[in-house]
Amino acid sequence: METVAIIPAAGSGTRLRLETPKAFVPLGGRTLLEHAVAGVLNAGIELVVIAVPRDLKARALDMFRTQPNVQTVIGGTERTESVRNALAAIDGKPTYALVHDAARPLTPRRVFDRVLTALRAGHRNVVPVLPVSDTVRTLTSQQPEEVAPLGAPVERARLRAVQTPQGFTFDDLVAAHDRFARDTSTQMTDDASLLETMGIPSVGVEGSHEAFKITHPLDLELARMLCGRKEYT
Ligand SMILES: Nc1ccn([C@@H]2O[C@H](COP(=O)(O)OP(=O)(O)OP(=O)(O)O)[C@@H](O)[C@H]2O)c(=O)n1
Ligand SMILES: C[C@](O)(CO)[C@H](O)COP(=O)(O)O
Repeated sequence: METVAIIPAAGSGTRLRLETPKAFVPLGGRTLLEHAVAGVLNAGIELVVIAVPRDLKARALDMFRTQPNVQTVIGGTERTESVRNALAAIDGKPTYALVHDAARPLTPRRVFDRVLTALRAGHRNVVPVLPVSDTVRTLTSQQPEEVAPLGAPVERARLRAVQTPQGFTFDDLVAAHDRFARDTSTQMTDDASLLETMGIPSVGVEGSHEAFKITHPLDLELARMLCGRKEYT
């Protein structure tokens, strides 16, 4: 097998403020998770391992019962733990591994293709990125305040927002998660950052605005509007 994809889908979606865990929220007649799985399979990936909340495992198994190339595991309390649980369930040794958020259900195929092309060209830590369109500043205080003092603007031209799918060699991803499991003092919000702690620098390929992460209620509204357009159905 050349490539396995892991879809962490065990988050609760606190910021979305719905009762249903985010990956199981409907979008155009199917769940975010089903969209994400379809996107991965459409990109030609042979095996997908999804990590879901414990109490939704039976639902996920039923959802993908006719698709033997979709495996289900129980996720963890953090995204990194969900990815680690998925990695532990993989038999054999694929060459590459992609990690893709269930929360990015409308990611177009061309983003998967760019990541896979960079991996096949020998890059070991590949990340889809987009330029940032707002001016960006840091807070000078650690405390969230109603009126918050700000530092100088950060040089925007070189900033990039990071998306998924992120691509790695399978062995590097396993090693990075093994290492992280032994040192939980650091907090990492994505897998590319974990590989960097092992001295494997990331490279960026072009992401897509359509690969936006459904995080807040307005993101879901936007996704539902886009889903009604022909190319998303
Ligand atoms: N313990 C966790 C936390 C997150 N995720 C997954 O990681 C992806 C990105 O996380 P995010 O968008 O932050 O989702 P939530 O953690 O569910 O959102 P929130 O932070 O608002 O609760 C999502 O597909 C989410 O399901 C996961 O598998 N396991
Ligand atoms: C992996 C990610 O989507 C890259 O932007 C992001 O870091 C996930 O962060 P979240 O806080 O778990 O949504």
